[in-house]
Amino acid sequence: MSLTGMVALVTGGAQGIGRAVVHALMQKAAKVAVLDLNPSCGEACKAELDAEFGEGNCIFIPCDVSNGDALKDAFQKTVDTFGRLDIVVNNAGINNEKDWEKTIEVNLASVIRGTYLALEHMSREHGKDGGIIINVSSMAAFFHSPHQPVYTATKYGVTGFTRAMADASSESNYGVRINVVCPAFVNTPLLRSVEHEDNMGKFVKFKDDFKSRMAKFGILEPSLIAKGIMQLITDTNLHGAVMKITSSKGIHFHTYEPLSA
Ligand SMILES: NC(=O)C1=CN([C@@H]2O[C@H](COP(=O)(O)OP(=O)(O)OC[C@H]3O[C@@H](n4cnc5c(N)ncnc54)[C@H](O)[C@@H]3O)[C@@H](O)[C@H]2O)C=CC1
Ligand SMILES: CCCCCC(=O)/C=C/[C@H]1[C@H](O)CC(=O)[C@@H]1CCCCCCC(=O)O
Repeated sequence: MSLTGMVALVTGGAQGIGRAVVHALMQKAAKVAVLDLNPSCGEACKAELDAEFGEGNCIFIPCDVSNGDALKDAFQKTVDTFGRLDIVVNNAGINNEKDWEKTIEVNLASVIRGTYLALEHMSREHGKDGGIIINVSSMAAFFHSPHQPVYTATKYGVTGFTRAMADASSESNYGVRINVVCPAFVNTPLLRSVEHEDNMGKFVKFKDDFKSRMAKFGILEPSLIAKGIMQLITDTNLHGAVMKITSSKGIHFHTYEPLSA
């Protein structure tokens, strides 16, 4: 499926999983706004994408997603630049148990803010044509560990919020499909943060347990997560889906017990 003429916005798109998603979107001919806190990574990312796909197909917007005004402005700049918005991937995330309030701000509050901003620019309730929102959670929303309690809480929150918003979209006829992806360990700089006391604080003492889980469960490549996210974007049957991506089962979906009568 081509995404020609469609416009995507990816938060945390300058490296890691977000960078892989941006590349996959542009391979399908979408135009992409890359939002990221890291200006050097963002500029380098844009230069590489311009070289591969030609200029005019992506923009880099320096943006701290935890700054509500900055995120709102970045969404507006995307629409002002490309004329529309069709796909939003709320991907930016951190792993900091010392500054746990910041972790909640980036991993959860900013995903909520990004979802609401996406609806302002895509939902039929705002006179728009519809679209797709993908929020990035984690397998930490299914398997907790003593190593990252607040990170775990944020990912449980992202999953629950996304499922609830998918129901709200269906019942309100927003015309927006909303899905969540839950990867296991992925080979990115974020994963390497688990070694550092600056990130983990007093929970760094559990790092050996965490590393044993990484050895046991395996480490995925960002390109596989991008493949899963592209499936959530292009398969119009997927709405309210909870996609899990693990070494043992690859790309698969979580099913929940229905509410008993
Ligand atoms: N790496 C892993 O093992 C897993 C990662 N995830 C999730 O995937 C998402 C992406 O993580 P990775 O690619 O691994 O991390 P990463 O650290 O490699 O990339 C994250 C990107 O987000 C940017 N970013 C961080 N804070 C930001 C902010 N406040 N505003 C704007 N941009 C910001 C960073 O500059 C970076 O470019 C996160 O939500 C993470 O929780 C989920 C499961 C596993
Ligand atoms: C801190 C950087 C990113 C953390 C990546 C992540 O999401 C970790 C999740 C682990 C959680 O903290 C405790 C776990 O055991 C989670 C990994 C679970 C993987 C299960 C795979 C099961 C299978 O392969 O069948």
